[in-house]
Amino acid sequence: MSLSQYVHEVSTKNPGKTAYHFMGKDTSYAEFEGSVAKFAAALQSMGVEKGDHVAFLLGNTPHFLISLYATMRVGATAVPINPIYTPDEIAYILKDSDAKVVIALDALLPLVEKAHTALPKVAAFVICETAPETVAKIAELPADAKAKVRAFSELIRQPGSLEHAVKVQGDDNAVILYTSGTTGKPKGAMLTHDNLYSNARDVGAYLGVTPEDRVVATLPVFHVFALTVVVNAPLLQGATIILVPRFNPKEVFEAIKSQKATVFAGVPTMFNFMYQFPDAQPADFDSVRLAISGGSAMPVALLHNFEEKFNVRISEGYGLSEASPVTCFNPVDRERKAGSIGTSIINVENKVVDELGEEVPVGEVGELVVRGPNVMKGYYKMPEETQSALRGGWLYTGDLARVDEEGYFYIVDRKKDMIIVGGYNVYPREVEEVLFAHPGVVEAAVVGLPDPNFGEEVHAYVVLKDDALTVEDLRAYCAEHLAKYKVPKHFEVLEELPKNTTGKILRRSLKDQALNK
Ligand SMILES: Nc1ncnc2c1ncn2[C@@H]1O[C@H](COP(=O)(O)OP(=O)(O)OP(=O)(O)O)[C@@H](O)[C@H]1O
Repeated sequence: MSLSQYVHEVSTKNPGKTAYHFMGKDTSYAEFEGSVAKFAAALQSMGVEKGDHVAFLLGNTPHFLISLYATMRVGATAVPINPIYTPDEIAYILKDSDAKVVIALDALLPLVEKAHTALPKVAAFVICETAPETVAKIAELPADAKAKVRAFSELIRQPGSLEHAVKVQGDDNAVILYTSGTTGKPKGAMLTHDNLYSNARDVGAYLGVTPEDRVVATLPVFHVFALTVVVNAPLLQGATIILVPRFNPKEVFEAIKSQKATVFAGVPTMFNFMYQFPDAQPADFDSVRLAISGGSAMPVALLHNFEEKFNVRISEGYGLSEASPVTCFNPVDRERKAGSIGTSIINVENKVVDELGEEVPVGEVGELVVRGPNVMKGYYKMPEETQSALRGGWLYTGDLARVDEEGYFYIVDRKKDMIIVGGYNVYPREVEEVLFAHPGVVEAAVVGLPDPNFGEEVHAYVVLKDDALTVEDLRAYCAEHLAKYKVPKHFEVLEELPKNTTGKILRRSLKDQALNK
């Protein structure tokens, strides 16, 4: 059954309940369902059939929710793309994914104008109007481009019955998610309806999401973390999504307060910005019963500081696009362990293995592998990469981890980011944790750079609170807390660290910049 069908059933039971709140307006499940039905019919009228690919260049607006559920309803596969990728990155994914229809924010109209000739396979571009002048701009397009462009608002006004019914199976593809490429060329993970449904259901149950919950969606919805945790899981439970188009601490605090949000999910960088925000008050999180961190490692010092300041409990989880994404979470009804990603969620198995795929003893470091109904079918058009990621029924995550006696997992670091200094392994995360614990450090990232004597050396990039702290102080502080070979040889003070749109710190671009200097 399609994920869209499950949400249709939720809507039938709770038609008057608010599905989402956006820019001061509540939309009920019945209204949402009506828009989905109309847009599904519009997709069919544009020739979208079962198995076709529909690409989205959308942010956190209702257009995304309606487009996603309508695409799934007609048995097509959604390809959400980060709308602020460069034109080249967008063109790569549109081409690679064989998109038949592209749904884009009006800000991307100039790109669409260029793309319509470069992408002959795309039959139609749907433009979502967020600015009043968009309709006029569409009217001014050259005739050949205009012929392919449709306005979202017009399509949604048309009658909402499908031209023909579509039978969607659980193992049909629901989405293709391109990984952000922080570790290489983007790969399109194919996730089925069963993959997405099982993960949204199991995460919702594990975190105890109820229809009473009001979940802040400020994580970008085109990313898998948001897709499952702040979109699909709340909708499956009949909860309310509070759409916050762009992350900004002030707007998020306001949304939490005015909308009485009960669940907040973010990447560690967001928690850090909120913690550092000068006007933040302890009462700002009063309505929140659960704060969720994921996407990258939550520094333990930040976790404690944030919890203390806002009197809220943070539950850290872990996942990756290839697993829909969640595999582990800190439980909400049992002990939460700082620095850990928690235990395996319902129906998902995690284990730590050695190079030969054999499980390692408790406490030993190895690669984290995952098995469960959430694990992808494979990468789109990449059989070799699929074979190397999916081996013997397990998904190899590329992350190094260890597990304790109570089944709590700890991410040590990404396998590819490990630094080898004169034969000794240094995990950047360990050094970053130490830097983060210094009250004068706002952000930190650590990478390995080539060194003629030791093979590699540890380099640290830091953002400091003020000039009171010097690099010499930091070096001395690190020497107190780390073995000599782990102490960064070089420190560089930056205004800010490079991040992707999700907020993950991009160690690779720091490394590339240093290597190209
Ligand atoms: N709680 C966590 N602690 C540490 N790392 C985490 C955590 N949650 C997620 N990650 C990291 O994020 C990765 C998954 O992220 P995602 O699927 O978004 O890929 P990406 O970072 O966007 O792209 P790419 O795989 O190309 O780098 C995990 O493999 C892991 O390295």
